[in-house]
Amino acid sequence: MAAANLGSTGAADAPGTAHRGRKPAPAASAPCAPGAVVPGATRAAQAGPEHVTEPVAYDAILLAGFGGPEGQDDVIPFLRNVTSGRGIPDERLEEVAHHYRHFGGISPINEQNRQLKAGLEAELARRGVELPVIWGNRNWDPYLNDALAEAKERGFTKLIAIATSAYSSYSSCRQYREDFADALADTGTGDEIQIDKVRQFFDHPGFVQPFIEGVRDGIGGLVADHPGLDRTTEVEVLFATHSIPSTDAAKSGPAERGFGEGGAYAAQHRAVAEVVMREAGATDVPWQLVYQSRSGPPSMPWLEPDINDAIEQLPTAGRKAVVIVPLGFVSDHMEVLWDLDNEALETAQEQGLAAVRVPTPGTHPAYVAGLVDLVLERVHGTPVADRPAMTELGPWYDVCRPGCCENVRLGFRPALAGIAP
Ligand SMILES: CC1=C(CCC(=O)O)c2cc3nc(cc4[nH]c(cc5[nH]c(cc1n2)c(C)c5CCC(=O)O)c(CCC(=O)O)c4C)C(CCC(=O)O)=C3C
Ligand SMILES: [Fe+2]
Repeated sequence: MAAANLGSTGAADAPGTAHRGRKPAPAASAPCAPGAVVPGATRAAQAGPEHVTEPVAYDAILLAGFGGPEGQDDVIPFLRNVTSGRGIPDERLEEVAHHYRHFGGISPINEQNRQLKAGLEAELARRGVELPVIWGNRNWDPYLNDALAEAKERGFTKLIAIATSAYSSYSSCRQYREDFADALADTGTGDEIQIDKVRQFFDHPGFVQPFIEGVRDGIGGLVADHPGLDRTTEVEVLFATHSIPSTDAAKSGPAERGFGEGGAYAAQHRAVAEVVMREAGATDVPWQLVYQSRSGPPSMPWLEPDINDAIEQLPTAGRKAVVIVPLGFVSDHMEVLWDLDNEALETAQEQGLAAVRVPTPGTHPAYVAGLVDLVLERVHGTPVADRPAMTELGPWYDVCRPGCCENVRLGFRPALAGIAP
């Protein structure tokens, strides 16, 4: 039995069951984040028992990706999958298709996830954890339905999902949870298979560490290459994330926690950016949070400023160099290759700015180890006080709170791993 060596005793929970107010994990379940709390880590003031679930003897990890096309013929069917019922204008779809076509119709995302899967398997083996990894995507082959068919065939009934998305919002959290519910229904496995999901990991040290290194190296490299460049007045760090509709942003966190403008989504990014600047030893360097890859009709408000507009303002502020940090992305997606490496770097060049784009976590050892830690904290039912979190906002919830990550545009669809509103 796969997880027998993990010493878990927790009873299975029915999918969608609320885990509210459970007693803390038994003392036998050792904290499982060896050295994971890096200097500067903070403990959430608000974290309480509702954040954590009881231990569960999972028998496999479900790596849940976005999915992407892997050839020219895949591009349009993929875009139809992504946008069904979304009201994305045709011109926008053609524009996005062109980004994929430019790269032979191939998104880097599936290869990234194959490598992440291999990295997870190696890290699990290294730690002696016998948990197989199955992989399924929301929007392309292999689909979540395929992964569940595989789970059924291999006799797995308790899955812990890792969605390749770090922050809270409809697109980055609830949409995965809805698609899990759909996939269980589609494959008729809802009665036998339970899917839980690891917490949003925006402030987990494994996710943050690669950005800390990237910002330190990015600023250091620019200063080394441009003698006389004043890092406190002439360099600016732009933390870039996916724009989302303002209505989604407002609903991105639990209803009972007020997060102000941009909701939990923007607050999480701002908090992580602050930690990255501090840990990179760069509190003297100016920075701001910017957005990219907007879609939807122009009449609909999305989070701003757009990264290109922000870059155009930099020379007026006396900047000569820019460090672009893809803070919202776990790996080199098309948004990174096109919207940052192509468009944003070109905008910087037009403005006469020196520019670097720092790496995404990808398969950075700290990130891979961090994802394994996130799984093991669920296997062990690690108490909230022992869960690493680098901002005051986390550690985030094992089970999404009522009203979290709603989508007011698309209406209600059932979702797993959350407490129904
Ligand atoms: C927050 C967020 C993430 C980060 C969380 C995460 O990583 O999951 C993300 C990831 C991704 N988004 C991706 C691709 C697309 N997203 C689209 C559309 C949209 N994304 C949105 C938000 C997000 N998206 C939103 C609010 C829309 C409008 C539709 C709606 O209202 O819900 C469209 C349609 C065309 C367009 O509108 O651009 C495409 C093709 C890919 C694959 C890239 C590759 O192939 O490498 C990835 C990883
Ligand atoms: Fe997207």
